[in-house]
Amino acid sequence: MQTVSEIDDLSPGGGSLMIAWQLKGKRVLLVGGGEVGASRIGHLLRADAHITLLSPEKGLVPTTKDYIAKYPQRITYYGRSFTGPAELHKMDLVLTAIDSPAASREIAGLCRQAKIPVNAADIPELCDFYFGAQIRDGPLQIMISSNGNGPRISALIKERVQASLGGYEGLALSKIGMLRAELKKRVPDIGGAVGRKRMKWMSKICNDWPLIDFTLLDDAMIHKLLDEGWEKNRVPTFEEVCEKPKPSVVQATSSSTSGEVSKTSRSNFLIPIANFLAGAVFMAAVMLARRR
Ligand SMILES: C[C@@]1(CC(=O)O)C2=NC(=C\c3[nH]c(c(CCC(=O)O)c3CC(=O)O)Cc3[nH]c(c(CC(=O)O)c3CCC(=O)O)/C=C3\N/C(=C\2)[C@@H](CCC(=O)O)[C@]3(C)CC(=O)O)/[C@H]1CCC(=O)O
Ligand SMILES: NC(=O)c1ccc[n+]([C@@H]2O[C@H](COP(=O)([O-])OP(=O)(O)OC[C@H]3O[C@@H](n4cnc5c(N)ncnc54)[C@H](O)[C@@H]3O)[C@@H](O)[C@H]2O)c1
Repeated sequence: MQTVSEIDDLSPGGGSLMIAWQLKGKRVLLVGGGEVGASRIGHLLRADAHITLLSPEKGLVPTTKDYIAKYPQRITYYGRSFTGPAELHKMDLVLTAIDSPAASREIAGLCRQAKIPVNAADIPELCDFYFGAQIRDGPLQIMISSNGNGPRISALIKERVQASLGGYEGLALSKIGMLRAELKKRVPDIGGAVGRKRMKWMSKICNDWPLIDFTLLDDAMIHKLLDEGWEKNRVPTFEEVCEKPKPSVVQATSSSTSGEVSKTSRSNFLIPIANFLAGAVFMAAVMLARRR
């Protein structure tokens, strides 16, 4: 819960709203199939959107051509330039990725009139929202945004965050999703005392179990966890619900949360230290140079 003084501290604003926009089945108009357009298509396909792409054939990059060929049901392609307001009919979202600021301005202006959210890759002040550097691992989605200040830095910070991950988080999250879905099947109540109890139980198991242990959950273990845990108002240990012994990689990483560091997490752990040391050496060099 936020305190009133924390809320006051946030009042100057200057940020943007960070949300996970659900695009499944929605129609998105993408204008421009060059390098930036191709990257947008990848993002849109991952979000299950239906794409209409407008772009003269001669400017398409190979990745865009591959997407068009591979996903004919998901991408409706017209090999021509944007023609006017009729192109916006029934669109939920519009993205421009073109090398013509005048055309970007025209399209973004029409979108504003039609109240359709728009992103113009070349003109930040016309954007209703920005893209960010993205890490995806199954249901895990991490976005780094500099709010328009330095996109290259966002991409570099993404690499640091990537290096700090273990590679199992996405799988663990999808198993947690299965557990939550099964629990909601047993207790479908929304809100109220039961809803609060369900949230508390889910939070407790997420806090108590090392994240990597969730990767081993299967249907039988999920049912046992709910029978022995939820139904008895407690959180069983991993060993109580799993009859098979833990694979050694999971054992090593699980125990690292209580002090021991595994080989992979040790190398991940060294990256921020190396970055910090490089930063410290750099700052010292800059300060020495400034003194001269
Ligand atoms: C994160 C990423 C996501 C993506 O596009 O998917 C993304 N740009 C990426 C890379 C990148 N873009 C540019 C460079 C060259 C170096 C540099 O300028 O830094 C590099 C570096 C590279 O290619 O490595 C040039 C550039 N970018 C914008 C302009 C227009 C302008 O600023 O005027 C210009 C031309 C500027 C000029 O002409 O000088 C504008 C935007 N770019 C954004 C997102 C939004 C703000 C995000 C944020 O603040 O974090 C925003 C505002 C609008 C938007 O695109 O939604 C992706 C990294 C993906 C990854 O690798 O993970
Ligand atoms: N936001 C970002 O992350 C980012 C990064 C790099 C560059 N940019 C900027 O984004 C723009 C696009 O970059 P790019 O590398 O993809 O360019 P590009 O030249 O590779 O691609 C532009 C595409 O748009 C098409 N096009 C041009 N006018 C059109 C119109 N009126 N209707 C339909 N299609 C049209 C071209 O045929 C081409 O396929 C540039 O202005 C660039 O400076 C943005």
